[in-house]
Amino acid sequence: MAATTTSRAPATPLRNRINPKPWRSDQRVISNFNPTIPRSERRRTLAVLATLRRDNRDDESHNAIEGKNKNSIELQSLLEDFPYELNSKDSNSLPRPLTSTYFSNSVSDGSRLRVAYQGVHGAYSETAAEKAYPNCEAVPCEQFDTAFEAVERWLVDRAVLPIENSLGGSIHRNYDLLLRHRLHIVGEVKLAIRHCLLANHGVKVQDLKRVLSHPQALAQCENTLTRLGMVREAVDDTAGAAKFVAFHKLNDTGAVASSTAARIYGMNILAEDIQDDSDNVTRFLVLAREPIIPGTDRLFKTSIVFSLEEGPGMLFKALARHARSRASQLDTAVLTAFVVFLLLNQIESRPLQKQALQMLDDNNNGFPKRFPYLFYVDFEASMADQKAQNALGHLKEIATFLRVLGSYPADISMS
Ligand SMILES: O=C(O)C(=O)Cc1ccccc1
Repeated sequence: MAATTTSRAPATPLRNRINPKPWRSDQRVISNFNPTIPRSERRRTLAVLATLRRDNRDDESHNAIEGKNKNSIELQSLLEDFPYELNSKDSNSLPRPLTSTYFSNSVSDGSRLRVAYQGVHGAYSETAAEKAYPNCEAVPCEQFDTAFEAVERWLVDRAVLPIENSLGGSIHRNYDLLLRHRLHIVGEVKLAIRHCLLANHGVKVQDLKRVLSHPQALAQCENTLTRLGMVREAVDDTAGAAKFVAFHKLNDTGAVASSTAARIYGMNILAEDIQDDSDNVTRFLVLAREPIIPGTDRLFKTSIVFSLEEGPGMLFKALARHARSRASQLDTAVLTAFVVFLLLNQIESRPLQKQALQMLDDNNNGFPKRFPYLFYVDFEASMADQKAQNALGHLKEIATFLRVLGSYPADISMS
């Protein structure tokens, strides 16, 4: 999170100070607090949810691999028929049908794909949603977890959420939500972020005492904002900041947001490209209810999360022990190390946080499980690749918990 200076800022979050009604006119925002889903749509959702619950009773949690210890039978059997296991002889062991409709703009009935994003019209996440699915219906959500829930409840078909930024680092909240929810990563989108300093017409830089924006945006513009001596106030999203300043006709407050947000809310651009580094790229994940069939026809990435009982050093020790004791399998042990340590694009370890590391067990029976150390790893390989499957098989032997979050085409547009 950005270090946010709040000396002049009121303690209440921006959200609470906005009268929500004026903003309602342009687009419906999915909110945790005030559901705006029409009754007919809610009825349809309830019907779908009822069917879903029925299906889920027959349907094993398909891409979770976990167990209390590495010898657990449950853990063993789950790995054997998880959705990326392509060698299964028994087609009945495969989970629900996988969809390959990623990056298709419509759903099966031909209607436009509905894609949830966090923020309001003009947020970078909306642009990312439109990059992933041109012509989609982008659906604004107040919070990240609202977007997750919107997909889970069939209100939308996908969610596009930021996960990391080349300057600001990881968006931890979304890592935690990935674990708590059961959505699958079906794609990634990289977006070049170019921040502008916005103000109402007639307002000069010297008039500005404070600036509002998303914490990541404030962090990415740290140098510029420090140089200008501005008090920073964190709000839910960049476009929401612009909207707030415009609606309240503030003359002493600016917003860090995109030029698109400036156009939408009729604001003046006082300065362009104010981020600390011109090479400012945010990576967004595309989430869906079902995984896609991983291919080998293009560059794929696989994202996993795993836990180790005894801490980070355990991974290295276990791999070394494994290589010594099973010389014939040295190649696969080395491969595991290779995949995990060398091919990985991103490793994220989450601190011990009771709340963050708790989630319901796979049967959703209400008992939270805790994991002492969690690692999120992305590596450039498809789960259709036998080597990746072998590597994860070995990782499973030393992990107390392992889940494949998704195997999906890499966005190579920014490489
Ligand atoms: O606030 C937004 O517009 C977002 O979509 C989140 C964000 C903030 C800063 C950089 C990239 C994404």
